[in-house]
Amino acid sequence: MAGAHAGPVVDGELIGAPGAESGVRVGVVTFPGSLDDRDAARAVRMVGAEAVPLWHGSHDLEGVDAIILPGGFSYGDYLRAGAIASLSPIMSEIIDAARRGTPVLGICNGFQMLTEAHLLPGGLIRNDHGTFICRDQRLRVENTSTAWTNQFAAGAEITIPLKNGEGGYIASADSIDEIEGEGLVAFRYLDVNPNGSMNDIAGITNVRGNVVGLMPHPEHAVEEGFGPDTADAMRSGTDGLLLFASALTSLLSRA
Ligand SMILES: NC(=O)CC[C@H](N)C(=O)O
Repeated sequence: MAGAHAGPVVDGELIGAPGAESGVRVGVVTFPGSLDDRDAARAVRMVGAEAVPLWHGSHDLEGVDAIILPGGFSYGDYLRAGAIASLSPIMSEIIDAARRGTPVLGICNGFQMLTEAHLLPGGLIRNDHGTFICRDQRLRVENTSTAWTNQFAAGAEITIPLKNGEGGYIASADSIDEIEGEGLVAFRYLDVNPNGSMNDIAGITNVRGNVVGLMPHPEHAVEEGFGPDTADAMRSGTDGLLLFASALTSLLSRA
C-alpha cells in the first residue's frame, strides 16, 4: 500500500488520499447482519471520499452524495437474502434517492436488496450447486458508462472475490432480452459460471446507470496482499478500487 497520506496508486496514478479530501460523502448502510460495511467504508476512504455510516432503521440519508448497500447476511437471510432488508425504513429514502439519480451500489447482499426493492430487474436465487461459494472470480466489465464503472477500460478483465449462497441471477425471458438489448449487463463471469446465473450475469445496471448491483466483492480487492491471490501476475489485487473511484469521478464531474 502507498504511504499513509499518499493514497492508493492504480496503474501508476494516484487516485485519491485516505479521508475526505474530495468533499464527496458516500453513505454505507449497516443492517442487522451486515458483514462488509467496514470494508466498503474503507474502500470509500481509500479513493479520497468521506464514508458516512447510515443505519437501516433511520429515514435520514444525512445528505450523502452516493450510497453503498454492503454485503453480509442482513436479517439472517430469512425469507430470501435481501428481502427483509429491502423493507427497512432507510430503503424508502434510498429508493427515492436512486430515482433522483443518486449513485447507489449494491454489493452481494446489497445487490439482492436492490432486486428485492425493484431498483434493478430480476432476482438472485440459491447457487445451482446448492452450496456456499468462496473464490477469486474473473469478470469482464461489460458496461463502462455507469456511475460505478466509468474508470474501467471497455472490456476490462478483472479478478475480485466472490462469496455467497444465493448468487444465481435470474430474470424473465423478456427482462433478459431487455437487459442484453440495452447493454445493462455491467459485469459478466469469465472462465466459469460459479452459480448458474443466466447469461453469466455477475452484475447489472439500471438504464440511467446510477444504480449498479454485483455479486462479487470489489471492497475486498483494494489492497495488495489482502484480496485476490496475486501470485498470478495477471491479477492486480486492487481491481475493486476502480468502482469506488468511478463514483468519485462521476460525482466530481457533475459538481
Ligand atoms: N457475501 C454476501 O453478501 C452474501 C450474501 C448472502 N448472504 C448470500 O449468501 O447469498
